[in-house]
Amino acid sequence: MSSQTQPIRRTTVPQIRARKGGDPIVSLTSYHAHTAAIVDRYADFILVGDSLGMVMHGMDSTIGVPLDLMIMHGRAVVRGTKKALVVVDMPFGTYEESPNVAFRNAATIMKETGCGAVKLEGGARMAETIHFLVERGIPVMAHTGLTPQSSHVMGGFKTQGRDDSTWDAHSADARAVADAGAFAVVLEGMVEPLAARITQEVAIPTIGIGASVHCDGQILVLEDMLGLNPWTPKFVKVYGQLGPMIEDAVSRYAADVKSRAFPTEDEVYR
Ligand SMILES: Nc1nc(=O)c2c([nH]1)NC[C@@H]1CN(c3ccc(C(=O)N[C@@H](CCC(=O)O)C(=O)O)cc3)CN21
Ligand SMILES: CC(C)C(=O)C(=O)O
Ligand SMILES: [Mg+2]
Repeated sequence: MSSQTQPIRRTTVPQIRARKGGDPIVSLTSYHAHTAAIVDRYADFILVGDSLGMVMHGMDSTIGVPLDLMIMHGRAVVRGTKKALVVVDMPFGTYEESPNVAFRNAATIMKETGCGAVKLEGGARMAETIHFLVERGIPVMAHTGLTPQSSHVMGGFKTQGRDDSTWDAHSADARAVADAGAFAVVLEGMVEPLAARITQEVAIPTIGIGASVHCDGQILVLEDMLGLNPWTPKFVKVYGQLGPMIEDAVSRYAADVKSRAFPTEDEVYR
């Protein structure tokens, strides 16, 4: 036996699935190697979300995010991490058309990033595709409730289930993706009793974002909880104030450059 430390194996898809009803699953998004390395020490899985279009690239929705951008950021996060399962969002337009198209694009994401699973939005309408992918070796995390890629149909980023006549349809969507073989389902932006009902009804872990404490796990967009997003929705708890910290550092640097207080003896080559 070598005395070298064995490489730490990443959290697996079956391990996440087995957490149903157990210890809450911890997750955050990450799009960037250095922040992902920090998140990796605490998260069970890391999502390279298509929210990166809005957070990293200033888009006003996720609809314009191209596949190659997901692949670039997916690679960065896989390189920066060793422990967490890395899940990459399939962007709008790369999976809805048919199971074949979805398989081709999901396989490209997995081959080019080294991620362990993909995530796609939609309930019952995506069940056939989820089954097709899982049978062919691609683990799928589903995403129902507020599905941002459908925001033009929904009329914006609207909290779902305020009208309880919609609950049966939302519940049927979550059950359909679970039955199709998804290993977990993100429940986004829905009223608490609906998230609680779905979590009770489905056999796979529910991962909440704006979906109450009753889910089997939670996810937030990293930059939101770090205080880097000026417009955080109600469901975000801000755990750090990186915006003001960055502003302070940048303003002191600018003042030092102007006053020639930087660089000093310490930063110069002789
Ligand atoms: N930075 C970031 N964080 C996210 O959580 C996130 C993204 N980007 N991009 C993709 C989607 C969009 N998301 C959003 C965006 C806005 C609201 C929002 O403004 N919600 C209203 C509630 C409106 C209602 O109740 O109908 C709020 O006041 O919180 C919610 C989810 C969640 N996702
Ligand atoms: C908000 C999470 C669930 C997501 O899909 C994203 O970050 O794109
Ligand atoms: Mg997303």
